[in-house]
Amino acid sequence: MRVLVATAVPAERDAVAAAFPAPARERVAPGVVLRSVALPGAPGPARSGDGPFAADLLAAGVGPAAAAASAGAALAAASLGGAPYDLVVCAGIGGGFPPDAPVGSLVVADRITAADLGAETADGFVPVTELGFGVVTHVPPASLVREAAAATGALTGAVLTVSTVTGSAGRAAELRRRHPEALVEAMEGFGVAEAAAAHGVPVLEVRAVSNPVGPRDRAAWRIGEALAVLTGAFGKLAPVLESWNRHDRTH
Ligand SMILES: O=C(O)c1cccc(C(=O)CC[C@H]2O[C@@H](n3cnc4c(=O)[nH]cnc43)[C@H](O)[C@@H]2O)c1
Repeated sequence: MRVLVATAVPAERDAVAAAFPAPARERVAPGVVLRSVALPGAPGPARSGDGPFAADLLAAGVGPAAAAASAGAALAAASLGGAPYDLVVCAGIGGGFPPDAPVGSLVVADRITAADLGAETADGFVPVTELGFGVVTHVPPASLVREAAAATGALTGAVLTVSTVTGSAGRAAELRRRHPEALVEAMEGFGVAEAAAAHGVPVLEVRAVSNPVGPRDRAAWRIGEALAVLTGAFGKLAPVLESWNRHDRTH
């Protein structure tokens, strides 16, 4: 099982790497720097398939555009190198919609939705799909979401991708009105999912909640706590990913 894990920033990538026993090895591909980790007994980076878990970790940049470009470059490099990825995981910290996703909780996305990809109209926000373009939601494999949540104790729900961090109660309420099922907002999931979809690879998104979505209070973000939750989650997630087989477990 070959997995690409895309985070926004190096601190999130390193929190994922800390879940693995051996230090990560660095590799450079055109446009990206990858850190490779593995469970003991896993094949090297040149092998693919449903065998033991091996992952490439990528600090893909902040926001959906940077994340899509970086993830797309990593996916293309792996394919051209003859060792395509079996799964892409977008991981990191995120804002939780109170009270459902409190600070310190973990969320596995059952929907990855671009919440601000559309047009403002006199009647309010209209998603691009209603304008006749593209997609605004990617759906991770249900069996993988179920198994990942069961193993980690995560909540499951929609994770919104935004290009602007919410900074007011009004905006938080508006997002929740449009997406009542949303638990988290973050900034990369939809971009990573678009890249994965372009390569025909399934996607998962995992977020550790560092702050409530609402009025801006950056000093109150519990980044260290959320990064520790992310490390703990990947310790439990890796064996699940190792045993999950995309070819016969798509539901
Ligand atoms: O300053 C640090 O040490 C540090 C360490 C790790 C991560 C960060 C970030 O600022 C990550 C930015 C990343 O986090 C997501 N995020 C977190 N909370 C929210 C939110 O309320 N709304 C939207 N996005 C959020 C997002 O994916 C950013 O890319 C700093």
